[in-house]
Amino acid sequence: MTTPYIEITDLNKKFSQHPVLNQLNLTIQAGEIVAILGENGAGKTTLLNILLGLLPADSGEVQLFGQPVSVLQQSMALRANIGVMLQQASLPGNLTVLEHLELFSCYYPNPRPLPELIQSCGLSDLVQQRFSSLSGGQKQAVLFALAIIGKPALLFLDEPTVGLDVAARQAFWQQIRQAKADGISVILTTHYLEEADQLASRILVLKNGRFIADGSPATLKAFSQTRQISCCSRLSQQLISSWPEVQLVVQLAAQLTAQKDNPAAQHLQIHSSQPEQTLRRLLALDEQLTDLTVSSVSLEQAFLHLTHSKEHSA
Ligand SMILES: Nc1ncnc2c1ncn2[C@@H]1O[C@H](COP(=O)(O)OP(=O)(O)OP(=O)(O)O)[C@@H](O)[C@H]1O
Repeated sequence: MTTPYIEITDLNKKFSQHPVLNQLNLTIQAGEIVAILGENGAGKTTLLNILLGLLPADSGEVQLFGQPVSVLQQSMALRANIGVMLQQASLPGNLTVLEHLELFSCYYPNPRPLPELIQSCGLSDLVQQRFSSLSGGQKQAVLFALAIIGKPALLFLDEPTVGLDVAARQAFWQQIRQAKADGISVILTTHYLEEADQLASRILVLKNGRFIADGSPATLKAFSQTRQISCCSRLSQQLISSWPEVQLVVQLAAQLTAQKDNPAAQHLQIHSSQPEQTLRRLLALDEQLTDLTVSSVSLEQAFLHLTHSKEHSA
């Protein structure tokens, strides 16, 4: 069996008696793209800092590439296997992008050739600019290039696209997809559920110091039993909302949904935890019901269900 890239056993971490990580266990294998989700303060950054040896655990074992983190700290060769992009990376603003790249490439035994890195990270027009003069998105692109300059096997990204606009975020996603295609394993924390959905092969949801969900984006969506039912119906929004299994009813704008042969009908989107029960009620009460579709919820809805369910909030 191959050695896991990351193996965490019974990890605990408290801050001032407040438990942040609680008997946490995790194994990550080569080739995985893992997104760690969790509400603000869930402990995502704390976990990354412990994995990188920047913060001591209170108890438990943390191994990277089969070695304790303490060994990793002392071994330049092992450290070269890891690329990191943290939330608060501060680089000297007076150096140019090229100077930063040249400096970082000296730290690694077998760095990426700079022309190729500059091209693939979209930095060609920026190399002579000082780091301080770059936009937020451009700075992130430079930080990403520095994180992969040493050809790491494992890349840690802590909320890498925070504050980026849609276009910059999508450009960044392309970089991560390329890293994946190059065989790099990636651990990223994010608040953007679409990001996790788009990039990750595996999603972990951290809450109360433990992982409350672990699976592919599709599994996570399915884990939340909720389904979205869309239909055109004469039944009132108020009536449907009163059914116990119904969590949400949204009425789409009337002008978009008006039907010639059924003018009293309105287009509804219903979230139900027991879709079969809701369908039975709808069909029994409205014989003229049309345009019926049932679909999975979005990852965002699944995440909200998980993090707000009573079962996990103890
Ligand atoms: N150095 C520290 N000293 C005291 N408490 C800390 C320290 N670092 C983190 N904490 C606390 O630990 C908890 C987890 O923080 P952490 O930054 O790991 O969460 P997070 O999931 O990364 O949050 P966010 O999504 O907001 O970045 C928070 O309650 C935070 O206040």
